Amino acid sequence: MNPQVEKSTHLNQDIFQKIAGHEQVVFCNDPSSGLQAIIAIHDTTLGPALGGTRMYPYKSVEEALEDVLRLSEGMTYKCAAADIDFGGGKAVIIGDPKHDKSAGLFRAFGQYVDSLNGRFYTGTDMGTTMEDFVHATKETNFINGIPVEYGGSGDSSVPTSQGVIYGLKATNRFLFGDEDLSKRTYAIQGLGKVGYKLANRLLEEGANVIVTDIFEEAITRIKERANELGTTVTVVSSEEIYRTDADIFIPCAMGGIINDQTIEQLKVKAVVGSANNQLKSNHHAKRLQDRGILYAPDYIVNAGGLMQVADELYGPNEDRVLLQTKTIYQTLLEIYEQANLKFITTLEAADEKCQKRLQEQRHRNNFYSRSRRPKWDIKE
Ligand SMILES: NC(=O)C1=CN([C@@H]2O[C@H](COP(=O)(O)OP(=O)(O)OC[C@H]3O[C@@H](n4cnc5c(N)ncnc54)[C@H](O)[C@@H]3O)[C@@H](O)[C@H]2O)C=CC1
Ligand SMILES: O=C(O)CCC(=O)C(=O)O
Repeated sequence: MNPQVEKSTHLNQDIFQKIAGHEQVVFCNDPSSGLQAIIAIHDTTLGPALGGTRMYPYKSVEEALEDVLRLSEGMTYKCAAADIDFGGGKAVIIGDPKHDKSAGLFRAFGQYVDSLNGRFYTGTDMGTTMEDFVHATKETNFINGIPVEYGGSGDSSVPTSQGVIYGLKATNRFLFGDEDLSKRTYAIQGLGKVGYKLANRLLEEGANVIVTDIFEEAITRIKERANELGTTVTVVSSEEIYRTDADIFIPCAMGGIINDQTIEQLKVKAVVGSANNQLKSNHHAKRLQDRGILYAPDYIVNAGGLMQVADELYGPNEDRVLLQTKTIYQTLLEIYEQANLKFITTLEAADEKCQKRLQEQRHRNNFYSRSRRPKWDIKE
């Protein structure tokens, strides 16, 4: 028997089963900077992959792989729903963002991104900042969401939080008949780049705001802001946030927080937040619906950052991005209405919209693609 064939039949296929559905997964290992990262490219039907890079102290490589696979798949849907010509990708760096960052680590990461030659564009996500990516831009052009003074469009959490505000207004209209932000109580999990901006805006509007964060500095910052505004903010523990008497729960930290345990505790009427992959599993959308809790699909509501970083490649333009983030209001209302009409979950309604766009584009790619011109078209 051909030794090569024999070897392949004994190969452990688990990893390929795990990444089935993904086009490419790249493991990046640079001992000199300590970089250990995974880049996942899910689907490039709509264009090159695009998605932020998360830095998190994952307990295992399996956990990091799991996260990046789900996150990159989510980006395919996010691009499709927002009518953006990019595909789904994402990266994770294994490490503690408070202690393990260095210029060298982000430069090494930039080199890996560059090696993909435009198949993957990236920028910030949870645990990373625009400043981190300034280092990466010294090694590659495929970075977006960089500071304005470096020619970028700036902090993408600004349009992300703006998009969530449109999502909250649409949800208020659907549930309560008016979009007024000030009349309700909101429970925010995570006061980082997006969560802080939301808490600040809701406090400015005069709403009741309940918050939690695992970092004391984040709590101190929002308390000080509430003081400045002459109002108060209620602080609860990480566990209590699920049990508050709020109208809307706003997850702005890790994914998987809507699960068997937390759904039973929720007293809110809706879940509308920025966190990626809020549902532990897709069936939790049905569980929320059964409990009478309206779920705003995360990849619809949190697309503001994507809209900005995708737009940045045409030259930064704040007004254009703002116009795009406004579409989140209408898109979300349509999804709520479709779900009601068809007796399906809001997640199913959102997924249907994405599948339709992906199908159309797949057909267009087969029907006409410049990259598939016949060879005899080339002049010698
Ligand atoms: N930054 C952006 O523009 C976008 C962010 N997202 C998603 O939104 C979420 C938040 O992103 P960022 O604000 O950029 O991240 P960030 O890293 O700036 O903030 C996350 C905050 O959550 C806190 N946190 C972590 N675990 C927690 C827990 N168990 N309970 C309470 N707080 C906890 C952290 O201490 C931190 O303050 C992430 O899921 C991210 O993927 C999605 C789209 C765009
Ligand atoms: O928000 C960004 O900076 C890029 C898009 C992204 O990674 C996301 O929407 O999760």
